[in-house]
Amino acid sequence: MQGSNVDIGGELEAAATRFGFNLEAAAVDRLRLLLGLWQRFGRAFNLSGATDEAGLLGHVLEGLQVVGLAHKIGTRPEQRWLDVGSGAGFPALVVAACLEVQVTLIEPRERRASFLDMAVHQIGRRDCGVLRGHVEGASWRPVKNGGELVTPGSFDWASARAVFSPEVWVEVGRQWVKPGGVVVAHVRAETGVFAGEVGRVDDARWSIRGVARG
Ligand SMILES: C[S@@+](CC[C@H](N)C(=O)[O-])C[C@H]1O[C@@H](n2cnc3c(N)ncnc32)[C@H](O)[C@@H]1O
Repeated sequence: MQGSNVDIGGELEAAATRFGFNLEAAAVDRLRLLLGLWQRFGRAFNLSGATDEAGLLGHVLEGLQVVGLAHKIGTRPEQRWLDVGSGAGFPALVVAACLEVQVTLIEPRERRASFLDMAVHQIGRRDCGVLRGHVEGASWRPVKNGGELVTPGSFDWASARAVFSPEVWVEVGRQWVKPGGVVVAHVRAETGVFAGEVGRVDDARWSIRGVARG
């Protein structure tokens, strides 16, 4: 980040190690690029409350916790990852920066969706896509009639941070992944185990859970 005294690369690598994986140099470069974009465009695109370095880094570190869970459970490059209500891109852009899975980012708000589209291109992930619309249960409602179709039951992974309550999201997300697919839930560290939980990565405040569709 411009004018930063913080060792961003060191912070990112230390967090990845804490969450059980090694962050590749290319991923560090992409995350640095994204941090610059969030700082530069945060206000103009009405992205999120955090526009300062510490706040943005906190969101990125929570995204790395999600990546840690994906490493723990295991991903393959051809897998498809759905992120609902991506907002500024948490955790979707962090996932796209670190993993080869194909990410579909869903965001109804026009300026946020435009930002996500630009950011996906800037980090060189043209195989990832941004769609404008709402997910309601197992239904997809594009913002404009005739918008692209997204099919329930077709993803390997599904995440949604700060969009639904964790309990609602686990039920909704299960309908969007294939049998054996994983729903990613962000919960407080003290939250009990979900039925079907297949992995977790804990930090002091947040716990990231993977819940499989049976
Ligand atoms: C509180 S923000 C969280 C954004 C991001 N996931 C994060 O953690 O920073 C919620 C976002 O979800 C979007 N959203 C709300 N309801 C939605 C729905 N039913 N389907 C898709 N997106 C939705 C909103 O437009 C908003 O950008």
